[in-house]
Amino acid sequence: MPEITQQLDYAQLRARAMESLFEAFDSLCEGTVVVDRNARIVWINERYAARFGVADAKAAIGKEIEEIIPTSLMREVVRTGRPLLLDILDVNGESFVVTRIPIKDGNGDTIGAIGFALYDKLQPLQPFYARLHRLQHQLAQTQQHLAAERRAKYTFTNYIGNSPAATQVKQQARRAARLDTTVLLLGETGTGKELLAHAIHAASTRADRPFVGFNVAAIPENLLEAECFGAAPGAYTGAEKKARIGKFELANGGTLFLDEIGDMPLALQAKLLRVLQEHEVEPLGSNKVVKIDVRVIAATSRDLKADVAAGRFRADLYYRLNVLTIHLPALRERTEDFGPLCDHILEQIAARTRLTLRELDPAALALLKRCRWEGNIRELRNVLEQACMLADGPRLTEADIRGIVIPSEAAPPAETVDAAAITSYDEALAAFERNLITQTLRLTDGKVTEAARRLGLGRATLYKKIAALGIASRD
Ligand SMILES: Nc1ncnc2c1ncn2[C@@H]1O[C@H](COP(=O)(O)OP(=O)(O)OP(=O)(O)O)[C@@H](O)[C@H]1O
Repeated sequence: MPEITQQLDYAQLRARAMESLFEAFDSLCEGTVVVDRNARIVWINERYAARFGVADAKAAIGKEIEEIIPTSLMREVVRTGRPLLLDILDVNGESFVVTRIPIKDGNGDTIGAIGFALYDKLQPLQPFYARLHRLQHQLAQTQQHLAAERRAKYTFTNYIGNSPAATQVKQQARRAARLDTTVLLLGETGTGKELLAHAIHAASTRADRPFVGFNVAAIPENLLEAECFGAAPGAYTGAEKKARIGKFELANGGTLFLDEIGDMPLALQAKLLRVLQEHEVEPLGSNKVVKIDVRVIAATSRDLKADVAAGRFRADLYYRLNVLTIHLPALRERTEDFGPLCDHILEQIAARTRLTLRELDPAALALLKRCRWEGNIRELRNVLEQACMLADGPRLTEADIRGIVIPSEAAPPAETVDAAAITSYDEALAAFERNLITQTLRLTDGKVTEAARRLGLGRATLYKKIAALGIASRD
């Protein structure tokens, strides 16, 4: 009966294969453990038990698996009846590749599970481990970097100025930090709205949660909704395959700083209002609603009231935002702060560039005070930076400052103004601005971003001026 003999041989061979497999794994592996259907240990080898601080493996028998191996997933294998073929188990700082297989009875019911932990020293796995560790390290670094990015960068001590106007701003901002309401910061470009938003967050009860900021004017209109509220995978043309987490969700628990809120399109204003009222967002293209707990600090350099009157900004959103409003004074409204501000900025420049710390001559300071500073403190910083780069001596003189184009000196030299041809102050100002911006754009090869940096203006502000003055630009 050769067929029966063959069947017997095959059955024996299969049984032997199982035993060999088990023996091979057992001898190759750092650990083997067998559990019953209740995830209680039936058997564990001595080496593995020792790894978990159990001197005598027999003492582990009958114990729940997690008592010996706290992060074990054997219970899941017993519960689902499905193997976990490859996994990584971290044991006291070492990583093992582990395999867990269910044990079935003759009816196919799961009656236990067996797990093997491969040697960490297994040579062929070294490249895999090295790669894993490298990726883990990179991930940890990225997470650290992200957490740092989402921390407030400024506190109230960074807001320099003791003039009555500056003191009032700090008082109001401190009150805003204590309350958990929406805050609206109004002020010209470069007056410190973003700085103050950071400081309010840092002094609030949300300080250890994320601070997320973004500039509404800097994001193309078609991407703004996804940027704010998130998007489901493939929710819009050109969308990434992965889901996009919106800024509201990223800021959950913390503060969201919406810069240039006045530039938000009307359709999105309606959605923002709903989010502020209902404390939930619905990512684009998803039917799911996400609960959020975010304090919003909005800012704008526009005249929001005028925008409401002109129908460019929703009145209901304006009232919703206008709960606690802080007006930041322009630099020219607090000339007494010039001295401390210049000292502070010069110290920062010296620290960053490692150039010697410069002082300002009184005449240089007087000249700076006479300027219009439409770009406010940002513009002042740019002028001082350029002066530090170009000047030789330890003190910045009036001539050093004059050596730099001061973009908005209050009284332009008389010979450049053709008074007879000018009909109004506004017209003269527009002519001056057009001339200045055109010249700067010429210097920057038509690049608006670079020109904005040189002039100490926000990019959005410069774009608006370019459009209003009818100047040609490249980007
Ligand atoms: N009171 C201040 N003390 C010290 N530095 C300040 C102060 N206000 C503003 N700055 C500095 O001026 C620069 C511009 O400030 P910030 O970006 O906060 O202005 P902004 O009003 O948000 O401008 P924009 O409207 O263009 O976004 C930053 O470098 C900031 O650190």
